[in-house]
Amino acid sequence: MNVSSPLPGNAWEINVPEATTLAAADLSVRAGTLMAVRGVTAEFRRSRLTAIIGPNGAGKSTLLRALVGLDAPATGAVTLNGRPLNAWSRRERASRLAYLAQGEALPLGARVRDVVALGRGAGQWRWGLLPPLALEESEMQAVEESMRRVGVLEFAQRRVEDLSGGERQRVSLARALAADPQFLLLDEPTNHLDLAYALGLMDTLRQETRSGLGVVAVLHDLNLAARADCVLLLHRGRVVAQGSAESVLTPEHLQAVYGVRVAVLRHGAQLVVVPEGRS
Ligand SMILES: Nc1ncnc2c1ncn2[C@@H]1O[C@H](COP(=O)(O)OP(=O)(O)OP(=O)(O)O)[C@@H](O)[C@H]1O
Repeated sequence: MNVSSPLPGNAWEINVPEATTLAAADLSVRAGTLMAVRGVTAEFRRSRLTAIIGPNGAGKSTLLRALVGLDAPATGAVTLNGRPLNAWSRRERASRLAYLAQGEALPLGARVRDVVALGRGAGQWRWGLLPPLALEESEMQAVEESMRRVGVLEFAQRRVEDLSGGERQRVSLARALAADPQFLLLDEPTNHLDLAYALGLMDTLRQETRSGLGVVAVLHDLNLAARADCVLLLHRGRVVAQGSAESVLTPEHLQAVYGVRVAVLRHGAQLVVVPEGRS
């Protein structure tokens, strides 16, 4: 197994300015009494879609939360553009890093447009209620643009509880993008999405990377992870492999980590992971 800390291959050799990275350096993070993330060194670049994969309990969510500053490092550091996260003010961080938690709730009774406007800092969502919002024209344009990019403009006046799970997921995404962050971190964004929504979401994320967004997504579906530019495989809190999908999604890595025999095939330009049985 390729236990890597130096970054292998060319997958991380990306043509973006040095100063636009989110990085973990020998990062360990506690979850309760457990050290859920152990000595992780990884770099996430803008204009890239990185998938974090690994079995249940591998530490993926804990790593993601540490990358946005919600969980503090026990040792090591997270840096944004070369500065430790805790050297940025909360406001500075929030304008650069957007985070979509697993199964994020939306304020009931609110209309889609108002929820997305939260991403522009319009008003506060407290105790499940969203007070009326007032945004300047230019801000409203940014909100509309964000809704258009993820395909929720047509729902703008609907109430969030009247939307399907997949539609709500896109509203959350529009809200995160409305903040115009440098990095967007998503925890299992394709959970509960049907095939079309899941692929649509991946396409939207990829599209956003083309305008410079760095996307880091925790994914369970290895065939969706295979569409990422870079993949980071975690097991028991440690990085087992990181690099291009092709270098990480190998039968050896996957069997060692998931305890499942898999075949990795190529279908056109796409890698396909086929489980064969438990080993
Ligand atoms: N508050 C907590 N107290 C104690 N242990 C915790 C706490 N939160 C997480 N853990 C443990 O830390 C480990 C990593 O959890 P984490 O949620 O980061 O894993 P994950 O890879 O995201 O898992 P999953 O794929 O199941 O969502 C797990 O063993 C989990 O039980």
